[in-house]
Amino acid sequence: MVAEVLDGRKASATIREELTQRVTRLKERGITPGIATVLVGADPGSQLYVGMKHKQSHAIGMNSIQRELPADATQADVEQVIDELNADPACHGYIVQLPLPKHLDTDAILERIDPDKDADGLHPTNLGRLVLNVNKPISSPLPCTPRGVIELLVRNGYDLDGKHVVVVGRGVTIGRSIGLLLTRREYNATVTLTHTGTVDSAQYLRQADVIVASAGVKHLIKASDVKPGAAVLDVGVTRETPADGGKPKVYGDVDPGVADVAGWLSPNPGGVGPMTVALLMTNVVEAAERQAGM
Ligand SMILES: Nc1nc(=O)c2c([nH]1)NC[C@@H]1CN(c3ccc(C(=O)N[C@@H](CCC(=O)O)C(=O)O)cc3)C=[N+]21
Repeated sequence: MVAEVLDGRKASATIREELTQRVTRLKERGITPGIATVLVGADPGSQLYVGMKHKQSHAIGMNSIQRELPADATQADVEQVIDELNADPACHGYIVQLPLPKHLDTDAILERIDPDKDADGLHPTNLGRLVLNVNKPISSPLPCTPRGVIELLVRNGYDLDGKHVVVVGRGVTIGRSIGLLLTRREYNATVTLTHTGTVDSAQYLRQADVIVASAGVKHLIKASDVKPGAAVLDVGVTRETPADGGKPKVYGDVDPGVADVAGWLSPNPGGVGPMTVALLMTNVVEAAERQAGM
């Protein structure tokens, strides 16, 4: 079997077209949705990601605000920027690029974000709403990488109803939160979460209809772990600079051999990454729509 490609570049381009129309409707009401990013320090990977977010936001007609602080910024410096963005009517949603330098209290900074402007959907209030509201539609931001994974499947015609999804990794950005979305009635999947404490992970993986590989370990998932025909979403990113000092290369959590066994496979790069950026912009457009009473 050769897996069908879950093309995140293509699906995210469709989402951007849809967002462009929603931005146009907001502009007709005098509102230009604005996204902001807060970057502390000068990590090249983070700079690349933040740059993509601004470029794509401009391409769909949004405004963007770029706040940069030096690596030795204090807690008070960062909190002041948060307070400014919370008060700025031109900013409808924003993210603090993670990870932050170690001397900063990340949780305190993230909790200070106005939940209505939380473009990542990871504020404790928004995660709490996701936990509590199983049957009601949710009118607050949802976690963007989990949403990106689900949109990538759904937009390729994959029906999650009744499927067994095995999520690998308990990180906050995806592993811990994606099950909250997948087990809502609208998707109706059954979820197993495996992590570094799981005994014999392979026994769970081999039962999976869908594998969400979000451990951040290069080529962790092998062909022998995958049930023939399963859908495999490669979320983890490991960035390695070659020994000869060349351009850094990106590796996913999924071994290339999985393509011979899986029924669907998201490449990495070119899969979930572009979806994350598209859903981040979706969260900001939706925040602006809510503020406009739309
Ligand atoms: N508060 C916060 N929110 C985030 O959403 C967030 C973050 N912090 N910190 C870092 C991670 C990582 N992340 C990615 C976004 C896009 C791609 C992406 O589009 N990647 C391209 C390739 C780009 C490359 O060359 O690496 C692709 O997969 O095709 C990847 C990774 C968002 N993150």
